[in-house]
Formats: sequence, structure tokens, C-alpha cells
Amino acid sequence: MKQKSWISIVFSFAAQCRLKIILSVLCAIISVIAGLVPYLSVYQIITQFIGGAPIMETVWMWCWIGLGAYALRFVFYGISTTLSHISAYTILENIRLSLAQRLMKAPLGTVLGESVGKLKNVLVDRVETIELPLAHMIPECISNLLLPIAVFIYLVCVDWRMALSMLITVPIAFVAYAMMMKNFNQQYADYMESNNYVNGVIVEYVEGIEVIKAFNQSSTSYEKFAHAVESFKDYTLKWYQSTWKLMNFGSAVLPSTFLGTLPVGLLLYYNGTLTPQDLVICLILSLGIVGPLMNFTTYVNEMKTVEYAVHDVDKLLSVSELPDEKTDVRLTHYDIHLQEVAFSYDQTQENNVLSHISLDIPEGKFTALVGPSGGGKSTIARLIARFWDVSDGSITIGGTDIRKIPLSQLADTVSFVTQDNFLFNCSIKENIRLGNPQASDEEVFAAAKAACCDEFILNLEHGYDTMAGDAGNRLSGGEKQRISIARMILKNSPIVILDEATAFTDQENEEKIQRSIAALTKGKTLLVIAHRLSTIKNADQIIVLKEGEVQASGTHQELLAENSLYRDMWNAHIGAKNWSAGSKEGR
Ligand SMILES: Nc1ncnc2c1ncn2[C@@H]1O[C@H](COP(=O)(O)OP(=O)(O)OP(=O)(O)O)[C@@H](O)[C@H]1O
Repeated sequence: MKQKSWISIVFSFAAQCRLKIILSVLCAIISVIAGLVPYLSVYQIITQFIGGAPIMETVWMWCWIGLGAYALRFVFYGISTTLSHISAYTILENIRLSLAQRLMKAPLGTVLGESVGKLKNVLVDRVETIELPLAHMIPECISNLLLPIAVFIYLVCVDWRMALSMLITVPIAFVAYAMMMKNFNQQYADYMESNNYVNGVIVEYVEGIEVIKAFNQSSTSYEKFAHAVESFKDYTLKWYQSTWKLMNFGSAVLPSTFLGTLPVGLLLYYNGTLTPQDLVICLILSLGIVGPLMNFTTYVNEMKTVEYAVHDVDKLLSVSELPDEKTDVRLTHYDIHLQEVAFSYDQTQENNVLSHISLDIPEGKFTALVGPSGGGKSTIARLIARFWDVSDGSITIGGTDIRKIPLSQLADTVSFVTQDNFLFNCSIKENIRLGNPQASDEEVFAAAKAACCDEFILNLEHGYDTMAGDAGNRLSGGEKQRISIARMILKNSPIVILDEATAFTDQENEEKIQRSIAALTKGKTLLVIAHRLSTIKNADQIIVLKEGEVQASGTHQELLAENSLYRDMWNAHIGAKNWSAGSKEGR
């Protein structure tokens, strides 16, 4: 598929500010024209003096016209850049909103699969790099390009030979720049790759600092860090060294318009074919375009920065969406049924992590999923919550395929608590209230009590009003899990999935939470994934999963009698529990 041009991508976000962009460009053009008027004034004043009998009123008039136009140039330039900055920020806002919306509509698994560093890099840093060049490119690029063109046209009107002589340096500089830019695209791509690599290593170094210290890997990790930074420096220096001669040559030659206009002008003057005032104005104007020409060349690099950033944004915006339904369906039952479900994370059949899974999770009953690590338990839970769609087969809730249930309705229907418990940086009370934004304070406190977190929250400095960010570092994994369970209790949805939701909780609290959960989920469809088999032995149904296939199902007693895998897992669990109790007693 042909890649969209970055300009068309940027302008697709500029719908609301098209008028501002047009006005910004118009103001830039007026500013350029106003910028030429002082040259015209100088020309008229020189003409007056060279003529021998200057009329002072005319001289003053041109002085005022020149000054007025000079002031106008800055006023219109100011309006133009203000409008272009507003437009650039509007474009940035639209890009960020579209990215956030796309992330909400993309399969959750795909979003979670991206590294936080990469997402932050695109949403914050890459988008930010677009603003400054965009805000300046719209008016300045146009005026810096238009000014030399306007000067050229003006000079053609004054004397076409002088106009051509002004351009004498352009082909020489062009050849130098063309040689320098020969491999620019590839070199810029390599530069970005090298830049991304060094960013990745830095983020990894900072994020992994705990592990680095714990495993005494500081020197090895530091070496990797230092190597990445050094190789980035080497790469940029090498690139710079390969281009600086041509770049400096081009930058020295391009603005030297005098090289053409001075000898040609003097020659024409001595030949008597150029008046002295025309000579002066041609020399002044040819100097006047030096700055804009130089500015224009710097935009080539900035345009590349924007191009790369825009394509990074576009890549994230092209992540496929989960198909969503618009109208809520009427669900009268909440039993879950998996029919011949197959799933692969990379969409290839040979890497299926689940194959031919058919199982019933009855409404109002407690079902547990157990089995060796990597067997696919969490994958099943995530598929029921529709983090991804199944590769084959179907999942139904109350007889309705979950792909036919709008994602927001599914989110209301299913409470999913995992061991990764994210707390937002608001008060603990508000973190719990996320489960049900309409809940009263009393309901929040009751949910916290049921999840056994009331006691430790009250011990925090500001109790329920403690900011989770401040408390986050002081809360243990188990405490954070209990806050998530309080959220789930408050949400009160008909289907509850707990994926190792109490894994970090100590035994005493776990038993209390289990009792609460059992009481609060009475009549709900409850699916629990747990390694501590003692927590699920009272389940109405236990499903044993191994290597993506259902091995057996039944009650605890039935499985103990009939399934050797479950029996072995149970014996190992009891052994570990006794060992742990014994070692505690022995202390
Ligand atoms: N995001 C992912 N991308 C690719 N493969 C994955 C992903 N998540 C899990 N897997 C793979 O899918 C398989 C099943 O993983 P899953 O987490 O469902 O197992 P599990 O039974 O829940 O394991 P555990 O008890 O250790 O949590 C494993 O081989 C795992 O490596």
C-alpha cells in the first residue's frame, strides 16, 4: 500500500483551523510584500538625490512609507505566527485525541503489548516535535520562499540582467546541496533508528534499575547504556563529518549574491546601460534575500523531523480496531460458553496457544481454571473480556456472541481483576469509586471493608483521601490488589473474573477476602484463576487446562479421584503449604 504523504496526514487533522492557516499564509504574504516596500522607498529616495534636486516632501513621504511598511511587516508577521501557532496546537490536540481514541478502540491486548516507553514517546515526544516546525513552517517557509521570488520579479522589472546575475550562486550551491542530500533519506532513517535505540536503552536502564541493583548488574548495564550513548554520538559525528564540507560550501556560496550582482552591475554601469540608482537598488535587494534563502534551507531538516514524527503517529493510528456494535443487546442470562475456541497471539495457526476449547461456565456458579503455567488460563480470561477476538470458534454470554455485545456493555457486564493493579493518581476513595462513579462514600467504605482494605487505608496519613500516587510506593502488592477487589465489589457486575487477584495477599487476609468474595458474588457468574488450589477447592466446577487444551473438569473431590495432573498439583500445593507452615513454626 502506498504510504500517505505526511502533509496530507497533517492537514487531515487541520479541519477546524483551515481558515486560520489560510489567514496565516495571507498575513505572511502581506508581511513579505510590506518587507519589500522599504527597498522601494530607498530606491525612490536615492533617485531623488541622484537626480540632483531632491524634493524634500517626496523624500519624507518615502521615509514614512518605508517606516510604515516596515512596521506593517512585523504586525502581519506577528498575526501570521500567532495564527500558525494556534493552528499547530489545534493540529497537535487533534492528533493526540485521535491517538487516545484509537488506543481505546484497538484490541486492549495490542495496546498492553506495546511498551509504555514507546507509547509515551509517540503520544508526547514525537507529537511535540511537530509543533515548532509546523508553527513556523506555515508562515515562514512561505515568506522565505516568496520573498526571493518577489525580489527576483522586481529585479526583472528593474533590469533583467541584474535579476539573472543575482541567481549566479544558486546552481553552484544547488549542486553542493544535491551532493550532500544524495543519501539524506537513508541517513536520516538510520539517525532515527539510532536515536530510538538509545532512547530505548535509557528507558530500560531507568525502568530496570531495581533489578539491576538487586542482581548487582550495575557495571554490565551501565556498559550497555554507555555503549548506546557513545555509538549514537559516533553515528551523528560520522554523519556530520560526511556532510559538513559540502554544507559549509553551499551555505557560503548561496547567500553570496554579490558575487554575481557586483561585477555584472559595475560592468553594466560603466557601459552606461544601468543607472546608478538601479545599480544601488539591485545590490541592496540582492543582499535582502540572503537571510530568507538561508532560512529556507534549514526547513529541509525540520521538514524531515516532522515527516518522521507524522509517520510514527500514523503507524499508531493505523492499529486495527476491534469491531464494535452500536446498540446494546438485552442479556437475560450470564452463563459463558466457549465453543471450539482457538487463539494465537500472532494470528498464525501453528502458534495457537488455545485449540478446540469448549467449556461452560454456568450462571450463578463458581468456576475455577487451574493448570500448569503457560497453559492458557489468563488467555481464556482475557478473551472473555474481549482484549482480543478469538481466532476461531466463539464465546457467548447468555447465548449472545460477545462480538455482538457493544464493548462498553461488555465492560459493564464483566469485572476483571488481575494481579497487575493500577492505581490512578487520585485519592484512594476515588480509586475505589472508579468501580461505580455513582456510589456514595458509605458504599465505597463498605466495599473497602469487604475487600479487607479498610484497616490499612485508615492507617494512612489522610485515610481514604490519601493520594494513591503518594501512597502508591508505600502500598504492598497485596494492598493494591485489595483496593482493586474493592473496586470490583463496588462495580457489582453479573460476571466476575479474578485472575490471580489475591496472589500477593497473605494467607490470613486471603481467607477473609475469599469469604467476602464468596458472599458478594453469590448468584453471579464467578471465574477464578488461582495457583493456590486451597482457595478454589470449594468451586462448583474446576477446569484443568494444560497446553491450551481442557484436560478434565469436575469438583475438587471428583478431580482428586480421577485426574492425575490435578492430584499431583494438589499434593504439591499441600506439600508447599505444610512446608511453609512448618518453617514458620520452626522459626
Ligand atoms: N501477550 C502475549 N503475546 C504472545 N504470547 C503470549 C502473550 N501472553 C501470553 N502468551 C503466551 O501464551 C501462552 C499462554 O499464556 P497464559 O498467560 O494464558 O498462561 P497461564 O496458564 O495463565 O500461565 P500462568 O499460570 O503462568 O499465568 C504462553 O505460552 C505465553 O507465553
